[in-house]
Amino acid sequence: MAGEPVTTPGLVPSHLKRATADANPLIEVIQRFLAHVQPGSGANIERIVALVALYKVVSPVWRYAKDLFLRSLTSRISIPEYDPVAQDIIQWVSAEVINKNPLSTSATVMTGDMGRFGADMYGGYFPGGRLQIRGQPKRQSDEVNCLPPVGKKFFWVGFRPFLFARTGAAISSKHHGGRALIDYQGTQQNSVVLFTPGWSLHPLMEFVKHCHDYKLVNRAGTTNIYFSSGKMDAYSGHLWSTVVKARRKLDTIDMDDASKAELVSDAEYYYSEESKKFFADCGIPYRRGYLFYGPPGTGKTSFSAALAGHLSCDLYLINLATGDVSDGYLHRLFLALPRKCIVVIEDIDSCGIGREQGPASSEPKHLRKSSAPGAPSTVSNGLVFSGQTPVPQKRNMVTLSGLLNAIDGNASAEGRLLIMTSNNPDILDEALTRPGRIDMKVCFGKMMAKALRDIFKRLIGRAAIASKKYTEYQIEEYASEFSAKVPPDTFTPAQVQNFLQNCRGDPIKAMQGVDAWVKKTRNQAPEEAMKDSASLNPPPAVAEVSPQHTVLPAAFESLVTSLHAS
Ligand SMILES: Nc1ncnc2c1ncn2[C@@H]1O[C@H](COP(=O)(O)OP(=O)(O)OP(=O)(O)O)[C@@H](O)[C@H]1O
Repeated sequence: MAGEPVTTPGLVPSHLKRATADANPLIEVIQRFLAHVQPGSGANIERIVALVALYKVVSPVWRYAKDLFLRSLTSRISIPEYDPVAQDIIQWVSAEVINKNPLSTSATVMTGDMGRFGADMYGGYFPGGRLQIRGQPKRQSDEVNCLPPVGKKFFWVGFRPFLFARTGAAISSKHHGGRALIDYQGTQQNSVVLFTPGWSLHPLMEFVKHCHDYKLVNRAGTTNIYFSSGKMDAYSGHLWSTVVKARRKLDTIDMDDASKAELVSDAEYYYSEESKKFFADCGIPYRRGYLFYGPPGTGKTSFSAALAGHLSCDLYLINLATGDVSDGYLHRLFLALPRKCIVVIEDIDSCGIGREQGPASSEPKHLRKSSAPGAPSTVSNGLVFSGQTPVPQKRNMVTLSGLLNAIDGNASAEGRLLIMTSNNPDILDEALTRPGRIDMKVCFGKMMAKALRDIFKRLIGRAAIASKKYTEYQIEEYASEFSAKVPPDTFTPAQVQNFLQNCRGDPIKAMQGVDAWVKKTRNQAPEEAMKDSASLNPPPAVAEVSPQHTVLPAAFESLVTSLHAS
């Protein structure tokens, strides 16, 4: 037909060649290719290019219009991600929106502890996303956790639509759903943003409360344990990392009954409405502090965890002896605490703070343990030489004034219950333990006769009775016999627990081995005795890494063990 361009298979029409020569050589290549595979498709490419150009022009306008719409017709709240409330919302969205959506097509899969840790980071429990390997007994280490990717999500609660988004420095730009929060140092923070149509904040607040209640119902029987490694988590931007553990019951802690009852009732009263009113009426800062002191392995950390479980609040652990926490970082950790929680600063004496000279270089506990007992230590070039082994020494970065400022400075959060633990309370600075900072001092001592009977009944008796081989009466008899054989006020609960655990619920084995164990263990320091029993059940090998990296698991190992011991 006249005027129609002539197309020869394999060749580009001449008018297209001119157009593309002026535009982009890449387009010409594409045109040539299209003309080759499908003669006559040359005209389509111009349409595609036009559409792409139109998209480039329209998309910023669309984004602006969408932002304008969201800002003017919706209400919005932003919550920093380190705040536990933000975690409650992420958990709800993960469990109720992402996991229940049959169209979800992607997930992050992790197994074992990493999976559980990841699950906690991403939002904890995933009723629909937790798989069990077929044919295996129900053990946590066999679990495969399917973690949903968390980004922008639209969902309905009843008849109301909500938009959930995460913003911030550590979240990829495609997940941005609003402006990021800036903290007091000007750093961009990860945050959770919620939108809903309308001008009232009420539906959003109701929704947040709903997420919090949901967590309380789903997490019954567990305790959230937060710990700080001294570094902000690179992915989440959190100051605190978290794990969820089975709640340890108070009756699994063997200690003086009167001290236990007094502590529990004091903590219960502290969180009662009556006490909150009292603090407010008297103008006293709403804070409470305990000092737990005693030899290692007497239950200071375990009791703190059990108390957190009893009060249904989260436990926050700080280990200053790692040498990774500075004054400023400690202050930020305290600022990031929720209103109701228990904070434990472990082994406060072992980081040199008690001696008033500021950033001290006393040897942290975890490094002390690696020295041979009695071997003279010399310090040279930041290395402690103990016998033949040079051990890198970490410099303590928290000063006494920095610690005091964090725990009860003007900007410090109220509502927390602070527990400091110490093996050597006599060296602590008086400023740290004065009334108002420390309201109760409780000694955790070695085992007396009643505690010995109780621990025997718990660790041997329960399993023996359950096996139906022994009666309750027989176990009572064995327990009395056991406590008569073990000298009182000589062994720590951790030492006795270690011995009884190895008897695997067999009272006869326990009675046969107890005399030899007493003889062997009574002159050993608690830490040495623990080392001995550990050699019977060596822990899994840990790769040799720098002290910063080994400290985290070691520092929280006792807590994990103590929670499992229930
Ligand atoms: N009073 C106790 N009752 C029951 N178990 C205990 C008690 N004390 C210690 N244990 C057991 O000993 C182990 C170590 O306990 P825990 O870490 O609480 O001691 P600690 O006093 O905090 O020690 P450290 O001073 O070294 O931090 C845990 O497994 C725990 O179950």
